[in-house]
Amino acid sequence: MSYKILISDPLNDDGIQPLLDRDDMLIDIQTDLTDEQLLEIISNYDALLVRSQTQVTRELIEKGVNLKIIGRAGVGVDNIDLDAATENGIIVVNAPNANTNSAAEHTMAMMMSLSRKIPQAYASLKSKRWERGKFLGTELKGKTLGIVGLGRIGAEVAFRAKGQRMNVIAFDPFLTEEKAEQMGVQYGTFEEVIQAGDFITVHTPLLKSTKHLINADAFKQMKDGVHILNCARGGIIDEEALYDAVVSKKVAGAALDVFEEEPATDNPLLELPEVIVTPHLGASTVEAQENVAVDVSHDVIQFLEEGSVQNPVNLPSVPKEILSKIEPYFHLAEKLGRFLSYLTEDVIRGVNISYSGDLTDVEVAPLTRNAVRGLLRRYHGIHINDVNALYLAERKDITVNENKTMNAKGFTNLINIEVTTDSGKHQVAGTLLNGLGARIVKVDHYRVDVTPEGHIVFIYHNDQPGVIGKMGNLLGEHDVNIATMQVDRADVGGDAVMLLKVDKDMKEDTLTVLEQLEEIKAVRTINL
Ligand SMILES: NC(=O)C1=CN([C@@H]2O[C@H](COP(=O)(O)OP(=O)(O)OC[C@H]3O[C@@H](n4cnc5c(N)ncnc54)[C@H](O)[C@@H]3O)[C@@H](O)[C@H]2O)C=CC1
Ligand SMILES: O=C(O)C(=O)COP(=O)(O)O
Repeated sequence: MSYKILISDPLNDDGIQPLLDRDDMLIDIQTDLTDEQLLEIISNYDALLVRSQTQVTRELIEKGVNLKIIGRAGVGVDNIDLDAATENGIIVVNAPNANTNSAAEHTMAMMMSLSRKIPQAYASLKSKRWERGKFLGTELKGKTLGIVGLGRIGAEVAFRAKGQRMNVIAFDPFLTEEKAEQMGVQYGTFEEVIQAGDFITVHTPLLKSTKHLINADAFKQMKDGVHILNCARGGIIDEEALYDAVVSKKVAGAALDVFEEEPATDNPLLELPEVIVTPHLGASTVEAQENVAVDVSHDVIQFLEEGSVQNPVNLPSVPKEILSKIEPYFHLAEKLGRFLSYLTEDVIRGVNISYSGDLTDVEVAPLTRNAVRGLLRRYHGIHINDVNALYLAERKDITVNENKTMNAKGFTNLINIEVTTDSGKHQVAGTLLNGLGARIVKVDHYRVDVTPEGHIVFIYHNDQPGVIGKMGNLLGEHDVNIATMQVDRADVGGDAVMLLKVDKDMKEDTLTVLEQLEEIKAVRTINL
């Protein structure tokens, strides 16, 4: 099996070496494509690797019918339509830790350039003017830096700013007073931070909730002569409001690495001498570029080979040590869901998955996704996967619940999946037997013991003499070889089930003949 990978933004050559080294990965580097050209060729690729330039729109994702993974060689994923990727079962990965230092260092470089007007002085002297009186700066020492967004980069900026003897006050919805104290920063609300800062820097992602977070109202609350920095994402600061605040001298200076529209060569802010700018260079260092490319390359390889990744964006990330505990159950959960999908002929309304025994103290969300994937796979084929399973369930108005119980009914671990349909409930339970692998141990209320694989015929019938022989004869006549057979019943002479493992899928006409037998209530042919 070989994969085609398109790299549509410039990535570091050394960083993508792990991909280039692979004989089974065909790497196509095309960094000058127009949007139309990209739309035309995207269906040829299994993976797409981008930085911030390529706009990975819904249209592009929907045209990428073979896409399995999108790798963002950097942090911000606001150029990728994550909902569209999730709905189409495409995993998105990024490189969250790879450019933190570079972005933090760039922020510090911008802050020092801003405070000492270095870009303006540079431009003046380069044009052969010696204007010492024009560029009076301000010290950072003793000033207050207000940080909005104290994540990876924000925290590194805080650490460096303290090195400049600045007072740091920060707001982040996840920041507690205790955590702030540990980090040696003052904890503040958003308002407190913007009101206290002599310098204010934003380090949030661009989200609906952070769009124009720094707007005209926020500028009004700031100190007169405040300095503003944005090395995070264009759009967090309302550029029109910033323009007005600079012109009115409310803002003494601003340093911008990012813009609402990039490339930003026509941006009115470029006209203002108080505004210093760089063309989105926060991550543009040798080290960061190598690191981001290495990280996404590894995730693309690992995903295409094993189906797992280190840095998922549209799937919760599961720590390695937890993953190694639950991975053996992935297959079981998926097969149980799949088995159940053959028992239910009505519209599924709800799924209840219970985990017991050893599974009570592990993270089970990935197992739930696998179970739902198995359950819905008959309807969505290969287009359902871990990424979109829960989304597709939600779209079908299926409520998915998971719970944990201590009672594993004598097994060391047990997964029980119950589905509710308009006509009633069905359930199936399975376990991993030490050294023996996966087993289905219960179907509805009947006990069984069968490996969850191959062709299974599951028959609901009446418990009466002769049924088993009759069935055996009939299947023999239709050339169906029975590998194993199990029976269980509710009461003597009452409802009963028969579970047959057969060598191949049963033909439609055999099924029809079986269904016509008067002792038989229903037959399900199951292919796992
Ligand atoms: N200029 C450049 O080249 C680069 C820019 N970036 C940008 O920096 C952003 C931040 O990167 P990281 O620190 O690695 O991400 P992160 O996820 O570690 O930190 C973001 C923080 O923002 C906080 N946050 C979210 N909404 C908020 C709000 N309304 N108010 C205050 N805080 C809020 C989050 O709780 C989180 O702690 C990225 O999303 C990216 O857009 C990242 C790297 C390079
Ligand atoms: O990592 C990020 O979020 C960045 O903004 C860096 O963008 P780039 O990869 O340099 O286009």
